[in-house]
Amino acid sequence: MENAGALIAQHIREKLESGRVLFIAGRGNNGGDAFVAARHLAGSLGYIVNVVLLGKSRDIGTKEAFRNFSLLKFSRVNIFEITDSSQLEASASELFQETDLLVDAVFGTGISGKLREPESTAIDLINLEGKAGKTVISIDIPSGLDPDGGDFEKAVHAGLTVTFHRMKIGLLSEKAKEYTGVIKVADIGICTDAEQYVGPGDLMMLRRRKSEEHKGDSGKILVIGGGPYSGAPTFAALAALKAGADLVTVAVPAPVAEIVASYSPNLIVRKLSSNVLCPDDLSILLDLISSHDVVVMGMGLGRATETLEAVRKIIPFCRKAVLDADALSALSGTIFESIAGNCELIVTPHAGEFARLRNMETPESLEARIKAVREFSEEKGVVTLLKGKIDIISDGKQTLLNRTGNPGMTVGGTGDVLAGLTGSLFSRNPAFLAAACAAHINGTAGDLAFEKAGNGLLATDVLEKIPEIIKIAEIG
Ligand SMILES: NC(=O)C1=CN([C@@H]2O[C@H](COP(=O)(O)OP(=O)(O)OC[C@H]3O[C@@H](n4cnc5c(N)ncnc54)[C@H](O)[C@@H]3O)[C@@H](O)[C@H]2O)[C@@H](O)CC1
Ligand SMILES: [K+]
Repeated sequence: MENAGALIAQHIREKLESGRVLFIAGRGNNGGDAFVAARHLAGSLGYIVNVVLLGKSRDIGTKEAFRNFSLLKFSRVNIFEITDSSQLEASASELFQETDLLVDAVFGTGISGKLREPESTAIDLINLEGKAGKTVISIDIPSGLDPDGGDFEKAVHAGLTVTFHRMKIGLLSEKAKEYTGVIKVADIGICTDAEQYVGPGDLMMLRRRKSEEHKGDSGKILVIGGGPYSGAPTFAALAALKAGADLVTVAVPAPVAEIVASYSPNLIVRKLSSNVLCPDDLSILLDLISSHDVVVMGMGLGRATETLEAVRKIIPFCRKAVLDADALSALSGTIFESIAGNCELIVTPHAGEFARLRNMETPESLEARIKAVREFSEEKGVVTLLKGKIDIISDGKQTLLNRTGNPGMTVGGTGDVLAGLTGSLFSRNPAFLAAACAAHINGTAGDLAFEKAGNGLLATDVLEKIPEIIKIAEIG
């Protein structure tokens, strides 16, 4: 934002040697760019800088934009907080008419839905001045245009659009060109890694809790696992809780039910009928599946024939599911076809499981792996999180990489933790975002645990660190 704002100020100086500049800023980061530019410009001789904020400063939507707005109080900038269209027309029309140059920062890539007020009137007022011959500079995209190139109601007619990093699709169409004026692409120093890898910016997209929420609103997760093993489903269940789920039920075969319950009083444990998961369990499970948001299945189930058959029968009843470990062995082409459109699936294989899923060796090189994960996800209609030194997450259209984590995490149980974490985030977020952020959080928690335990770290150490990482992500 600092780089973006500084470059905008530079473009203003090139267009106007001195005079009155009016920034019309929304409450998002597009407005944030304007606050930075206004501060930079106010530091240059010869400019009278006015900023109209569309709304109240307390409603500025991001920390970064708010921080930059607050800095304006220490600059030679006049600020006007205007909350409705009549106020805008009455008190701001003078400001609009007297200015030499207008900067449109109403919104950029964050626009969504029908135009509201006072933003819609702000666009009209900017265009009136533009028609009268004044220079209008749009920040990133003329406000009103759809950055993805879709239909739009109306937009600012700019003389110059300074867009950041790379050309947005929405600036390219013939219709858009009637609004953009000259387009300059400004390099604001975003490295390619920041686009390719999951990072704090992605974590900030995760849904946050609201103060008025009730028990269950933050996710009800059903873990189906265990039989030959009791630790694996427990790791997944505890990770789901640590990542913020409200309720976690663990459905496990009879012999391990009491063991799992003895691990933690935080878990609700449901005992299944046999020694391993089998099709007879479907009657108990169907009720549980319908009363939970996400099913996380596979950890420690074993690969008995009846277990794999039960997994295949369960999947079509799930609205959302994370499939890990032994559940992946049950997947076949026909499963994907039968659930298409009814069930959202995230699969979390490691390289060996991915090879079995595709009936093909998992490539070694990162480029070839990315291609394989993207193609598999697109063809099967799932989100894939391929675990590895660098995790690859794709839904077939978008792909992200994750490089948090360390060699200490090859210890047993960390994959189960990741599956539970993914399920927890998936209950409240889109599948791709949930999987990408889960990979990042799991690896970061592992890195924190590594600082203390080194290669002796345990999956339980990773579990303990998850809340810290989630808390930092929520604070932003
Ligand atoms: N992503 C990045 O790396 C960078 C982003 N930057 C800026 O950030 C912008 C995106 O910021 P945001 O995502 O905060 O979004 P915007 O600032 O584009 O828009 C969000 C604001 O517009 C309001 N809004 C959305 N739709 C509306 C409608 N139909 N009617 C009325 N109000 C509406 C929202 O309530 C919110 O206040 C980019 O265009 C760019 O200018 C820059 O700071 C540079 C770095
Ligand atoms: K804009």
